[in-house]
Amino acid sequence: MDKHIYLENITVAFPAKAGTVQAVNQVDAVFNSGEITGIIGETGSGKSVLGRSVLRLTAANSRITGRIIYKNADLLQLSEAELNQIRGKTIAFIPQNPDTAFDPTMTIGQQIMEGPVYHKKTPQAAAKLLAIRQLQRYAFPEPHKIVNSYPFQLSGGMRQRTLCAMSTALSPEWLIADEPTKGLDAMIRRQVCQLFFDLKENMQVSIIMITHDLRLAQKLCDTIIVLYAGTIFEQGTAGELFQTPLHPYTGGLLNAQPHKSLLPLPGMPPSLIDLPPGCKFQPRCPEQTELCRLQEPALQAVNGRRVRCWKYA
Ligand SMILES: Nc1ncnc2c1ncn2[C@@H]1O[C@H](COP(=O)(O)OP(=O)(O)OP(=O)(O)O)[C@@H](O)[C@H]1O
Ligand code: NI
Repeated sequence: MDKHIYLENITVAFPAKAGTVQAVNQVDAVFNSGEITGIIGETGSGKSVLGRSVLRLTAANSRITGRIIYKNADLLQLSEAELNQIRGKTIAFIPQNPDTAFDPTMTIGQQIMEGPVYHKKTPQAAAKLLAIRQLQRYAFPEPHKIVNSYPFQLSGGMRQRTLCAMSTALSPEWLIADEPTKGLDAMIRRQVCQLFFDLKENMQVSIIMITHDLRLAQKLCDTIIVLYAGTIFEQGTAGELFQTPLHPYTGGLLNAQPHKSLLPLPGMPPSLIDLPPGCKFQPRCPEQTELCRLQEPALQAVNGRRVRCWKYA
C-alpha cells in the first residue's frame, strides 16, 4: 500500500451572504510520499484552504466535495473520531498563525507533551525529555528553560519553531506546514529549512509545504503546485518549474521576487464569488488571446508537467 495522498476533484466552497466563495475548485493532485511538495501562489489563491482540507480543518461553514484518498481510505468520509486518530499522529498540521495555536495557560513543555501523552500514553517524565529534545532540534539554545515558559514569553519566531516542535513530536508520516518560515530572520529560516530537509531525508516524513518564500520552495521542494483562484495552474518538479516556468502567471510570480526584477503582477485576482468565463488569469495576462476570454483551458500534461494555458493546448 502506498502512502501518497490523492486529491480527486476537490472543491471547497464557503456559502456567504453575497454568494458562494469558491476557494478551491476541482483540484486533482497527488502528494507523493517521500517528497516535499510545495504549494505556491498569490495571497488568496487557496493554498491554506487546500492544505487544511486534507484534514478537514477548514472553517465550520465550508463545504468540501471530492475525495482525499490516503491508504485506501477517503479522509472526507471518516468520522470526526476516526479523523482525530490521524490528525497530529499520522498527518500533522502546522497552522499559518502561531498565535492562535497555543493555549496561553499552558507551558511550552506541556503543549509539546500533549500529543505524546494523549496519543501514545507516554509517561510524563519521558514526554518532558521528548519535549526538551524537540526544542533542541528546532534550534533553541536553552530548551530546559523554554519548556517551563509560557507562549507570551517567546518571540514570534520562537513560537513558530515551537509549533514545528509540537507538530513533529509524534513522528508523523506526513506534515502539512502552512508558511512555516513566515516572520523568521534569515539565520533561523536557514535552520528551519535544514530541519525540514532532515525530516524528509532522515525521518521519512513526507511534507506539504505552503509558502510565499519561493527561494525556500526552490531549495527544499521536489514538486511544486502553483495555485491561482483556487485551481492548479501549473505543476512540475521544482528544478524544471523554476528553470522554465510554463504559465505566464508562474513567470510573473517568479519575477516578483525581491532578488529578481521585483515587478509585481499587474491587476488583482478575481472575486471568487462570480468567476468569469474563460481563463481566470486572462484579465491580467500579457499573452491573452480571444480564446482565453471565451473558454477555460484544461490542465494539460506537457512533458511530464501539467499546465493550464491555451499556449500549450
Ligand atoms: N471561512 C471562510 N469564509 C469565506 N471565505 C473564506 C474563508 N476562509 C478562506 N476564505 C477565502 O478563500 C480564499 C482562499 O483563502 P486562503 O486562505 O486559502 O488563501 P492563501 O492562498 O492561503 O492566502 P495567503 O497566502 O494570504 O495565506 C480567499 O479568498 C479567502 O478569502
Ligand atoms: Ni494561507
